Amino acid sequence: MAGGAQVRAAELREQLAHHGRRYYVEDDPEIDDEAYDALLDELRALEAADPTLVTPDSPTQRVGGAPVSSLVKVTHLRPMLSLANARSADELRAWVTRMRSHLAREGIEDPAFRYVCEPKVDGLAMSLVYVDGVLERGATRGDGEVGEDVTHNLRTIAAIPARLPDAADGSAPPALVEVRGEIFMSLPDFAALNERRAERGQSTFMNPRNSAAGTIRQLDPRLAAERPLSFWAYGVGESDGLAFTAHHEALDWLRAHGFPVNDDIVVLDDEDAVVAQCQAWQERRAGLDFEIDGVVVKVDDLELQRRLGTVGRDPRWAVAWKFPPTIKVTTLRDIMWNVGKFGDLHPFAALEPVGVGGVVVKLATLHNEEDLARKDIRIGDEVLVLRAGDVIPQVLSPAPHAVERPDRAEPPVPPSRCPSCDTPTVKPEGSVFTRCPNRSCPARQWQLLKHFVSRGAMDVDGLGETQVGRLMREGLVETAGDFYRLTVERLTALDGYGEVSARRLVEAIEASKARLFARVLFAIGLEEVGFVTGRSLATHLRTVDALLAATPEEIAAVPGVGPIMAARIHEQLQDPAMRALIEDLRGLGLRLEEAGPPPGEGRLAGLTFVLTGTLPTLTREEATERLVAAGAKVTSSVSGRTSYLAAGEAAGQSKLDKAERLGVPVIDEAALLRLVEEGPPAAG
Ligand SMILES: NC(=O)c1ccc[n+]([C@@H]2O[C@H](COP(=O)([O-])OP(=O)(O)OC[C@H]3O[C@@H](n4cnc5c(N)ncnc54)[C@H](O)[C@@H]3O)[C@@H](O)[C@H]2O)c1
Ligand SMILES: [Zn+2]
Repeated sequence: MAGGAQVRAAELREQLAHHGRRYYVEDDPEIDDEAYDALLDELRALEAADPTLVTPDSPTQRVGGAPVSSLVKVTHLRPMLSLANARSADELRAWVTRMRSHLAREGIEDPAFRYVCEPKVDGLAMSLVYVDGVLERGATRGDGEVGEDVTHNLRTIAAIPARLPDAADGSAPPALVEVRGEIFMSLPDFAALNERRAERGQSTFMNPRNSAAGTIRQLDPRLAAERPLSFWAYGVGESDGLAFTAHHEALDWLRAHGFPVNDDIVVLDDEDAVVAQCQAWQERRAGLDFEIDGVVVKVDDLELQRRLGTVGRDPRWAVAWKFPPTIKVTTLRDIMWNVGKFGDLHPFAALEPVGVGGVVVKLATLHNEEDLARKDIRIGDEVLVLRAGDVIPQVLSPAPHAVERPDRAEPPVPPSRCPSCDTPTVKPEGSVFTRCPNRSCPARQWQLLKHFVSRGAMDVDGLGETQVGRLMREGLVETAGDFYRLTVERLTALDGYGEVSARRLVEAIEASKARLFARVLFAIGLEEVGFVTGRSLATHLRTVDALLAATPEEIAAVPGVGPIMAARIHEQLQDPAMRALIEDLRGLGLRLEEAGPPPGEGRLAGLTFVLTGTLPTLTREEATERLVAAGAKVTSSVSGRTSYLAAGEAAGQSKLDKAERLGVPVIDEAALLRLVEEGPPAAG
């Protein structure tokens, strides 16, 4: 029996050594982290059951891998460790219990823990040694004892000070200080880098961590300089002349000396608050432009840290609360094509089902055919799938080894016939999309109609894509005007509509007649006319008749509309079907004239607003419409030109911070409505 465990343990050590080398040394893993962690957990369990199985070189006892590159090796001033994991509130509490019993054995009863919660940025750990305030050397973690000198590359990173400033009190920097933190690559930079690599036929990186690691360990600093890396500081290691009593003091010192320290790091008093904080970070994760794979929870008191010490490769005084991964590897089974509002064909991926970020993903977007070609994604490839928050899952790129496979399929080509109506497709010059040219293509019609009633457009409650499809199939709706000709009698003749639901729908459609002109312009489905352009056309041209009579030059004079856009808009407005649709909607009583004041007039003329969070009664579109109707401008980011930031529930912290810094007044919905009604308070 013990023999079996021994064989299995040896097997696991060998596999883990192989994958550890691919991950830590070659920056090119073959399996994802979950698979690796499963092997490691299995080995841990075997070793726990029979401690004689533990070998000194077991991956449960050591971090990373011994460096083998031609970079100069450096011995760390003190070891760089790993972190134990917690995957639930129970595991976090178990960690606290372990600390308490360890300290009890040391004679410390009932210690009062305070915890520092820090985002666990998914990059790689760095040790920066400053001598007399000058960056002398930066090194990777390596095997924890010996790392690699990457100073030449660190000098290309703007976030890392080359020289420490004197402190505010004028005192000189310490003779020696070792700063620890994480080098990382932002998600947009990671996606762009993988794209470029796939385009050149090079293997791609599995995740932002690997791409940061692969970049920082280059010999040639020009390569690192080309790939934007960033840095968060999260601790002070060895030092000569600094005496902190708590970890948060070290963070304050780092901030005061020009190091980027995450602003959302907090100190908390009890475990419940820590759990809540970890969950809050998990919610926030999708909105960040860098990848975090968890939250690091550290005991704040440095004396307690010292007493707690380390076990194996992990400090006892810290734990990593791990999130489910957002990037996974799976096989691309097939590429299929959707028809868009304008006949544009959009590729999407049929995947071998894979769990990503807590849900099973089978379909993912592939954006457009240029993207597909640039990333060189092919059917049968292993691909990286990203699912972050509520965003539609997307295929990022082929997995690291996919592009090297000799038996890869040919690059995919867009279909020669429309998948919906079988019309031969065309690829207009200069367009990224192959198109179905058939104007009455049912798929295209469906997209246009569901866009018409969608939230940002006419916003009809109770009309989703399924209902729109149904109404089309039943022959009740062919053009947008047909929605307004639906009656309770016609609807109740269909299965599934009772008297009440039919009446509610007819009323919701009727209510949409109140939407402003700008919305109608957006809803009718003109290429190049999004929500913002619709707004701009309405404000400046005022009526649909003026728009229909405008020359391309006149349209191009509208702010935000370029000459090429203007020509496209003009051309579509000459189309008899579009003219017929507009006349139909006019006859039905939709608003085709601007209600707000001309530009530069109105109570709030000259004022610029930014909205953030959820207001108690108004939707964002409604609030925008009220403001614009009073002559104000609404923009999306806070700047020196912002007059007011209107904030509701769950307002964006960075917007609030920026407003505070710039002295922009923050108002609530009531104050916003008062401004709309009464105008700004008289000056002086
Ligand atoms: N896919 C594979 O083949 C493979 C192979 C080996 C390891 N791995 C993965 O690597 C991970 C284990 O690696 P590890 O030993 O680096 O441990 P870890 O990533 O779980 O935790 C330690 C690291 O966290 C980082 N960190 C980020 N923010 C921090 C903060 N605020 N304070 C302190 N540290 C912070 C540091 O880089 C530190 O070295 C696991 O997720 C494992 O799945 C995967
Ligand atoms: Zn078609």
